[in-house]
Amino acid sequence: MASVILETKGLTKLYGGLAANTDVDFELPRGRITALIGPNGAGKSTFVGMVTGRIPATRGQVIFEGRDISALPAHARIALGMAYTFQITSIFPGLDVAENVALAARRTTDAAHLDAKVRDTLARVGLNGRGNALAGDLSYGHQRLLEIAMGLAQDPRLFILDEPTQGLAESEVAGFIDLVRGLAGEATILLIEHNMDVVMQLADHIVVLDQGQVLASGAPEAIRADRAVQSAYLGTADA
Ligand SMILES: Nc1ncnc2c1ncn2[C@@H]1O[C@H](COP(=O)(O)OP(=O)(O)OP(=O)(O)O)[C@@H](O)[C@H]1O
Repeated sequence: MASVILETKGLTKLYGGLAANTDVDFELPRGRITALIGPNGAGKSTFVGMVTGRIPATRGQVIFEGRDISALPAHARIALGMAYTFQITSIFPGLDVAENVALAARRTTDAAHLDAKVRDTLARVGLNGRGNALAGDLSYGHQRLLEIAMGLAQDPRLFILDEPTQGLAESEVAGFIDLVRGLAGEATILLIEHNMDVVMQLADHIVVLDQGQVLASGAPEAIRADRAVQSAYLGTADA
């Protein structure tokens, strides 16, 4: 199997005169945890939107598992094994927790195995026993875990987490770090994250975006030591 699961070539998004991403060449190593970092407005969400097919690229290519998927709509990319959670929770608040996971699991699991799949998935994220609760009644932190469960239920090969710790209490962040570590190896993870403690604890590889372009990429120690990264990002109050 190729060691790169996802690649972009010249990926560009122009909003009128504003370049949100310019010629982004990116490679995501398979089976690892890669963090995509950068200051506010650097273009991280736009990049992930183009990778997942939610935002049409102005130009450039997205290659997943060796296949050019640039022209595929978002649902077709999900069917190929991409799952993602957003900055804003996307659960169905009026359904119960188990129903939320079952909706996501239906893509990959037949009816006979659905209940077991839902139970297993909820247990993995620590929501066992909460299946009958209304999703909208869960605490914010638990809603984020439910979102992760919905992604996992799709058995993704690539799991993209956009700001997963935003709004979590510190104690919940520690649990999240354990959870993501447990997923590594099973799925390739692309983590968009502002919390540098989380990035440094989890990432095998870091890509830094700045003003819509790749500023640096490499191992966490190299990124931490990179002067351009320090001035663009790590030295700011954001980090
Ligand atoms: N729909 C849009 N229309 C116009 N400009 C946009 C749109 N979406 C994003 N932008 C602009 O593109 C640039 C990149 O935004 P993006 O949200 O991708 O950055 P980000 O790195 O994800 O930021 P943050 O860390 O704050 O989430 C910003 O200047 C933003 O204002």
